[in-house]
Amino acid sequence: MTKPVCVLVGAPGSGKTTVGELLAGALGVGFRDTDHDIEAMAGKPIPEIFVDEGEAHFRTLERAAVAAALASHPGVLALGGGAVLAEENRAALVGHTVVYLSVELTDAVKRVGLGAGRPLLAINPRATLKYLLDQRRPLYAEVATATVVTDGREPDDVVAEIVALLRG
Ligand SMILES: Nc1ncnc2c1ncn2[C@@H]1O[C@H](COP(=O)(O)OP(=O)(O)OP(=O)(O)O)[C@@H](O)[C@H]1O
Ligand SMILES: O=C(O)C1=C[C@@H](O)[C@@H](O)[C@H](O)C1
Ligand SMILES: [Mg+2]
Repeated sequence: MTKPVCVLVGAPGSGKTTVGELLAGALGVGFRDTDHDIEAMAGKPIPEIFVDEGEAHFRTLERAAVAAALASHPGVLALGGGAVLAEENRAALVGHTVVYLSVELTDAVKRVGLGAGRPLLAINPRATLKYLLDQRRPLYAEVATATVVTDGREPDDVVAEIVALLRG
């Protein structure tokens, strides 16, 4: 089985996509993001999946995308912010190198703004992010083999810490 060199988890705005692309470049490996895989599978953007079929259907596609990517992607893999909600996904992460990009409310709100492209944050992003962070912190921590704090830091600085972590 081919394992990702690093799986990134964290809340919306933690930088999984931004840091993941830079990290893959620094390591000279490919980058994959389950949010993009789901959009390719569904043939439409995530907000449209939420509108047309609902969140439960999105989560079903997400479980399939996570399982497929963990089994086949050798590079850097970013998971969607809510992937850790499913017990099946948390179990699938056991044995992988999983970096939790942590972010607290102030920076998360600044980064996601009015939540464009993020259907769960379409209404009242600050209150919703607070709820999501409180609900998910323990789940991100449960699956993580390392935690990297991103608050007040530039993506390049976060990437450098992860590269050092991976090189042991
Ligand atoms: N460490 C950082 N410092 C400042 N801005 C950042 C940092 N990381 C990401 N950003 C910015 O925050 C925004 C959100 O980042 P990004 O899309 O990478 O988050 P994400 O974790 O992939 O979110 P989602 O779960 O919604 O996919 C982007 O505009 C990005 O440029
Ligand atoms: O936090 C979440 O539940 C989500 C985060 C995004 O990455 C997408 O997976 C989707 O918008 C749901
Ligand atoms: Mg992303």
